[in-house]
Formats: sequence, structure tokens, C-alpha cells
Amino acid sequence: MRARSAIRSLYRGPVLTAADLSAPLLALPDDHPVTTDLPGASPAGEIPETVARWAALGIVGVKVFAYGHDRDAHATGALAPGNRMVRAIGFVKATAPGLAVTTKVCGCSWTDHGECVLRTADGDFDLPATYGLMAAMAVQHADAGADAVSPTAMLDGSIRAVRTALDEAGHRDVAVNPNVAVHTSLYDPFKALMATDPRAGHRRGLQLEPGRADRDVLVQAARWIGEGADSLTLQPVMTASILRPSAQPSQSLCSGKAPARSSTASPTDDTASWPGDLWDNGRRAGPSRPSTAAYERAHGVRTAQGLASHLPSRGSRQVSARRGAGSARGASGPPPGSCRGPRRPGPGFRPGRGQESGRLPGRSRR
Ligand SMILES: NCC(=O)CCC(=O)O
Repeated sequence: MRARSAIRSLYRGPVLTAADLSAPLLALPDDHPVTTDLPGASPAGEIPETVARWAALGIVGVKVFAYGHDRDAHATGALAPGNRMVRAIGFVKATAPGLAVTTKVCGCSWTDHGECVLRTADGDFDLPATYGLMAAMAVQHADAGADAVSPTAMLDGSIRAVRTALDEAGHRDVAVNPNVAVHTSLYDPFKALMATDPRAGHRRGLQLEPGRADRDVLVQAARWIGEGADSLTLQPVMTASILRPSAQPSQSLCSGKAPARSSTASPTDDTASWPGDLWDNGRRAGPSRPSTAAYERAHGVRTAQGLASHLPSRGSRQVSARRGAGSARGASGPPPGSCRGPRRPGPGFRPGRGQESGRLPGRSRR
């Protein structure tokens, strides 16, 4: 079989090209020392040059992270007109209008304590203020030209808050791409460069525990989809590999199959290769898109949409009602309790960390 190159080409697996990639752009102050090998670290003034180089390579997206300024307890700088994020979005769009711009939406770059969430005077999580901050940031980024926003706090309710705010501001076509973030020291160089390491404690109470990530990733994915996510970013990138083993048809597990293309799972024409429900939440639903049920039959797996039907979801009905396609997908999913396999969330299974009850973990220490 492999002697003929035409046959090799015919049966070649998926190929990763520049057209599958989105590059991280870490927008730094002009006088900031770039003491890192992290790709994409760029003083603000050099952003046009950096982005032009990427566009010439054929890269199709940029994910913007801004080094926050004027940091305080309320993350005031995050909403300041013309702040570094807004300017970075403008630079990218002016340089390469065709690039898809995704922006990080989180308090941690803008709070003086480095936490993703805002706190009350008593030190508790201030949920309304945090949701309000993230929602206003998302609208500000969309107003500045962002095509998608990436809420990264891993805070239940924040995705719904962002989606609702975008819709109400007339940005229904701006996508929401939350993180599914596993807690890891691999973020340390990024946090050091961007000065986002929490002054006290860590993000362990929000991000997924590495030891349980193989199933919690899927639980969280289903949750974000229920809140209105359009696509997901698995973080760190190797998180994608923990989904692969659970996608073996012979095991018939409750899982999705990870894409081979990049850490950001984004809409693609290759819907047959993984369950679109996990990745694009049906925004591109169309005649060529396989249904959840068809996908599950063909691959012998359960998708996140199927998994979601096992959870006491707080948001999926709301999303289904708002988006017609979502409703149809939900109806075609497996009935509750039909999932078979060794990693099936058992009766009474809870994602942990008090998420089901909406209770949030308190400040924890290293
Ligand atoms: N807002 C949090 C993140 O972006 C995730 C990486 C980190 O822990 O800093």
C-alpha cells in the first residue's frame, strides 16, 4: 500500500498547517524587558511587525493577552478606554484585518492581587462584580473589533454572563471561547512575564485537578457548552491528549475525541473527525454536519453533548431555547443514564469543588 505516493496521500491522516493555527500575542509595555522565550511576547509598538510576520506565514488567528496597567482591587484598568488590550486589538486588525482576533477576558491581568476574581471588603468572592467585570471586558473587546472572547477565570456562571452581555450589546456574532484549564506549573513562565501570579494563594480552587482531569475536562466542557460557549480552549495544550485514550470506540466511554490541530478547538470543516458539539456548540450546524447521534453511532463514543444530558445542567436548556440548533441537538442525544463504560459518572457524581451548588471555594493557600 505505501509504495505509491498517490496512495499515501489518499490515506494520509489530518495535516496541521499554518492555516490551522492561532498565535498567542502577549502584548507588553514598550519598555518591558522581554526575558522569556515564550512565543508571541511583543512590546506594544512591535505588534504590527509581529502580526504581519504571522499573517505572511498563513496563520489565521491571534489570541491577545494584554499586560495590565493601572492595576487595583477593582481591575479598573481593564475597562479604561484605550487600554493596552484595546490598542492591541486595533493594531492587529489594522495590520491584518483577515486574522481572527480572540481576547483573554479575565481579571488577573488587571487586579493588583493577581487573582482572576474580584473580592468583597471581607475577602469573599464578589460574584456579581466579577461577572460584571468579565461581561464589560467582553463587550469592550468586541467593540474594539475582537471576533471571539476567551473568558479564562474558570468561574461558573461567567460564560453565561459574557454571552448574555455580548448578545445584549448587539454582538451576537462574537464567539465565546472559554478555557478548560487544568492546574499546572506550566503556566508559571506566562504568569511571571505577565505578572498574573496571585499575590496570595493560587488558582487551584478554580482550575481542574490534574489527577482527575481526564473526566473533569469533559464535565467542565459540558458545563461551558451549557452556559453558551461556542468553542473551547483546552489548556495546557497537552490536555488534548488526555481526551484521546477515552475516545477508543471499544471502550465506549463518555467522552469526546480531541482534535489533532491545535490547543484551541475551533470551528472547522472537518466535522466528521470529532464531535462538533464539544467544540463549536452548533453555530455552524448545517446539512453536512453529522448529528450527535450519528457521530456517536459511527465512533462508538459519547460526546460531550451526550455527557451533558447526564448532568443536572443549569444552562443547557436556556441555550437550547435561545439557539434553535441547540434544541435539536439536545433532542437527539442519548437518554439520561444510557451511557455505558468504566468512566461513566456514577449516580450522585458531582464535578466537585462545590460547583453543583453554585458554592465557590474559599481562598486557599499553597
Ligand atoms: N486567567 C487564568 C489563566 O489565564 C490561566 C493560566 C493561569 O493560571 O494564569
